[in-house]
Amino acid sequence: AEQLEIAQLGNPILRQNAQPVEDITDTAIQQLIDSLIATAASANGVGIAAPQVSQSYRVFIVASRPSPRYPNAPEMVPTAMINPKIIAYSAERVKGWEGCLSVPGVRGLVPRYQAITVEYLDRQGNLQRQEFTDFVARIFQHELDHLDGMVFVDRLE
Ligand SMILES: O=C(CSC(=O)[C@H](Cc1ccccc1)CC(F)(F)F)c1ccccc1
Ligand SMILES: [Zn+2]
Repeated sequence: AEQLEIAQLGNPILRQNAQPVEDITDTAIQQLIDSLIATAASANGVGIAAPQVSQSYRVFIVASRPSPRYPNAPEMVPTAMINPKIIAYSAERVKGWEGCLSVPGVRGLVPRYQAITVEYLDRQGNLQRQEFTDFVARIFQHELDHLDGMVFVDRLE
């Protein structure tokens, strides 16, 4: 799949509220998912959201993998999450380092819920309900922000 150009902070597309995906079987959506996976892999990211490639749809990829900063992070198959939402979250929030492919060269400490219960449609259209904790929960919240026009620098303490 093709690697797409990543919108940088300042591009208004990053500040829009993305639209829900109506038809998951639409080949344009399936191709977008493949391009998002390829773009995140080539940019060495652990996630990416459709608005970052100028497609204002409610879909993102979570692709956790261990890194020097998160050595205990699970190795995940890059997972497409369509029309995602958080349905429950822990009381406690934890600060952790984040970066963003749309804000190169910047790292910051961001408070995120330590545990979340989420619902999303997978790329086959099956409803998934899962609990995420720690770094995967962090990535999910970071990507969900992108669907709501938020960028992690908006949340720096
Ligand atoms: O791999 C990155 C590069 S930034 C990245 O992968 C973003 C995802 C992300 C990184 C760190 C915490 C939460 C989300 C991708 C974005 F911007 F498209 F969403 C990384 C940065 C800081 C800590 C651990 C890993
Ligand atoms: Zn980001």
